[in-house]
Order: sequence, then structure tokens, then C-alpha cells
Amino acid sequence: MLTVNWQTLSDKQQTQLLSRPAINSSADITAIVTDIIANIRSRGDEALFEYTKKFDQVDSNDIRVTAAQIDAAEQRLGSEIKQAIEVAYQQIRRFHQAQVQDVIRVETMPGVVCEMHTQAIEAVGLYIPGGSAPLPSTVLMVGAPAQLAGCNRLVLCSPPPLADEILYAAKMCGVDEIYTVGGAQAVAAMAYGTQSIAKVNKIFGPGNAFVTEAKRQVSMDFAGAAIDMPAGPSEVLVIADDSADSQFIASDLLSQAEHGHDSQSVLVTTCPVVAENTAQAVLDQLELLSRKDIAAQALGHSMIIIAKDLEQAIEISNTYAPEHLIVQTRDARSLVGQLKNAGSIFLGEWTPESVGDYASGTNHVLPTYGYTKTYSSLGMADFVKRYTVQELSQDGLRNLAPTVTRLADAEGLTAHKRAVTIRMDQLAKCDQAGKK
Ligand SMILES: NC(=O)c1ccc[n+]([C@@H]2O[C@H](COP(=O)([O-])OP(=O)(O)OC[C@H]3O[C@@H](n4cnc5c(N)ncnc54)[C@H](O)[C@@H]3O)[C@@H](O)[C@H]2O)c1
Ligand SMILES: N[C@H](CO)Cc1c[nH]c[nH+]1
Ligand SMILES: [Zn+2]
Repeated sequence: MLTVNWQTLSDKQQTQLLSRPAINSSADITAIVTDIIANIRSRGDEALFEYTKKFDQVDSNDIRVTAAQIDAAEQRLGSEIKQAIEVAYQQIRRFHQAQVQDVIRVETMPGVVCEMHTQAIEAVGLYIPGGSAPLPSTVLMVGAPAQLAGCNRLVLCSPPPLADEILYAAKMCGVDEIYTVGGAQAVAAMAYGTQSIAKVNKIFGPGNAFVTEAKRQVSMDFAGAAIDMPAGPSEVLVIADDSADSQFIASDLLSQAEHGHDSQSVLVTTCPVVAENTAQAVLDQLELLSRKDIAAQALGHSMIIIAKDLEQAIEISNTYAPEHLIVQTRDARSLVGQLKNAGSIFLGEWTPESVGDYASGTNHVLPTYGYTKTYSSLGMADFVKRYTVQELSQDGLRNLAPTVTRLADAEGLTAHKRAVTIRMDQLAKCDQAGKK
């Protein structure tokens, strides 16, 4: 892991160090994905089966998981893992239930009532990564809020083979339309529809560079599907002062590095001793990992930055805009207001990032590539649409009519004006009749 002293770097070096490649920066990946999407659109299932054979080595036209297969998966699982999935599901539901937005009602002027309502998105596509590891926790992160929101059709796609834990978590979230397809081809199938998979309105979930690029491309086409966010290879940034425990920091850096060769882990510390001890602890702990090779590759583009003080450390973090931000300093809570760009923040030494990955209740689907500057952690708001309702009483119309008619005059829109004056005339007649 590269260690650098921030003070000694030029502006250009600092910018380079904190940047990551854009989603579509690989011309190869962009071209491959464009081709896959075009093929799925023109040849549907036939292309979907071909890609599943080519990329996932499964030669089958049976991509829909049956109810019997879901039940069999449940039977095979041990009680401890079932219980862990159940506890995580309840935790996630609890935190997401609290985000459910009640109807907002405001009387903006006497007799003028405005409301904001939400309505669940009808059909949602849930992408669950599966290339390098099955992620049942991701099923809960996208499935539980979709279920809570009341989405009508929950479609899950994940590359074969589907782990029993994935099927069990899906069942818990009420997902019964499950397909064993992955990659860009699964995203294209959900966005445009094929003979086996009917089109969805919005696609959720993280994935590798091919999946994320496919989501980007289908979301740019109005005939495609909306997407949640760019959620690519995992990242973590740790801010630490001299009070931090280097063994703890190393375990957090490695827990994201083991996700994929393209994951990135960053430590920004004000203390050179913590920097040195953490570098050593990372090497020691790396030896203990089952996915040592993957983590080692990720460490190749990970780094330790020595900052002059906490203020500079925070500035670096805000510029990098990490998916996960861990704060291991004295009184970590006091920094929260200054941490402007992060998908999810973990405060203090007793809050490892992995609790958010599984079961604290927060969502682990988070923007990466620096998109925490503009995108948010996945939440209930992503599964619904907002719409407004307004209702005016006779007095409400009387009160608002002068404003609306003058603005309609200013815009030269006489029909808009008449829609108000025609009613005002009617009200005037009624008033007259009432007086007689
Ligand atoms: N940001 C988040 O919220 C979040 C959450 C969980 C996981 N992740 C990330 O998701 C990613 C999961 O990646 P993964 O690879 O394990 O699973 P994946 O399901 O995203 O990708 C596997 C698929 O990629 C396709 N593919 C592989 N090589 C290809 C090639 N050469 N050409 C075309 N398609 C190809 C295949 O179709 C395969 O099914 C990791 O990077 C992990 O860090 C992110
Ligand atoms: N850290 C990942 C999000 O970037 C989510 C995850 C799933 N399982 C373990 N971790
Ligand atoms: Zn993780």
C-alpha cells in the first residue's frame, strides 16, 4: 500500500491521487456493453442464453427459478444462517420503515390546500452481484425497501449459480420472480424486456464495471429504465488520529479490499505512527484472508495519506467522496457536520464498516466513483414516485385568482386566464343570486 505525505504533493499529484476512473472510461467495457444491449434488444432470449453460456458457463434455457427450487433452498439451509438473515431483514425493515414519508399537507393560503403523496414504482428490477461472491445481504438491501414501498413486481436477476441464501433472502422479501442471469445482459433484459423477462420501470443494485456501465447506458435511453445510482466497486476511506487502533483500521481497509480487485481502501491519518503501524497490520492480516489474492490486488491501488491535521484530513475525504467513511478519532461524532460527501459514515472504534454491510439497518447500496457528491445512500425515496394534489375552495379561488390571472396575462396565455375568470364569473353570479 502506497504511503504519501499530503504536504509534499503538488496540486496535480493530489488531484490524481484522489481521482478514480469514470464509469465509462474504459472504451473496451463501453463497447462490449453497447453490443450486449443491442443484441438483447434485437434477439431477446436467444442472446440472453448465449451470453449466459459465454460469461457464466451455464448452457440452459431454464432461467426462471421455480417455487419448488426456492422451497428446496430453504430446506437445505441451517437454522443459524436463516436466523441471521431474519435478524438482518428485521433490522433493515426497521430503519427503512422510519423513512416512509407520510402525506404532506399545507394550506398555502386560506382555502388553497396542497399535498405531496407518494406511490410505489410498479415494477422494479433487483440486480444481485454474483460474479465473485454470492451476496444475500444485497438481496435484503434492495428487496426489503421494495417490499415495504409496495412495489407490485419485484424481479431479481443474479448470475448462476444462485446460492440458497440468496433464494431464502429473496423469499423473505416477497420476491418470487427470480432469474439466473447476470452481467450487462441481465440489466438489458430487465430494461427492455425479452420473451422470458418482462420489462421493469427501474433497476436497483450494485455490480461490477460491466453491470454499472449497462445501468448507465439503459438509464440514458428513455425507452430503457431508470436506475438507482452508480454503485460500482466498493470503497472505504478511514480518517484516523493518534488515538486510533491500527489493527482495527487494517481490518476495515481489508474488509472492502476483499470485495474485488478493483476495490479501493484509503487511510487518511494525522499520525505517522498510525500510518506505519497500519501498513504493517494490513500485511499481517492479509495473510489470514480467504480471498487474499483479490485483496492484494485491491491494495495495489489503495493508499495511506498523512495529513497535517484533522481539518486537512476532512478536506481530503470531502474531495475523495467515499462510498464508506470510517471515523476513528477522539469524539468522532463531533466531526459529522463537516463530512460533506460520503455514502455511509461509521463513527468510533466500535463501529466496523461490516455492520452496515449486513445488519445495523442502514442500506449498503451506496454510490461509488465519487458520486456521493450528488447521489444518496439507497432508501425508501428511491422506490416511490412523488406526486402532488391540490384542492381549492370557492374562497381559495377568490384569494388566488388575481395572482394567477396577472401571471397568465404576463405570459400571454389567455386560456389559462379564462379557466380562472370563467369560474370567478360563475361565483359572482351565485353571489348575486344569494343576495337577491
Ligand atoms: N457500491 C455498492 O453498493 C456495492 C455493494 C455490493 C457489492 N459491490 C460491488 O459489486 C461488484 C460485484 O462484482 P462481481 O463481478 O462479483 O459480480 P457481478 O454480478 O456484478 O458481475 C458478474 C457478471 O459480470 C459479467 N462479466 C464478467 N466478465 C465479463 C466480460 N469480460 N465481458 C462481459 N461481461 C462480463 C458476467 O456476465 C457475470 O455474470 C464488486 O465490485 C463489489 O465491490 C458494490
Ligand atoms: N461493502 C459492500 C458495499 O460496497 C456490501 C457488502 C455485501 N456483503 C458484504 N459487503
Ligand atoms: Zn462489504
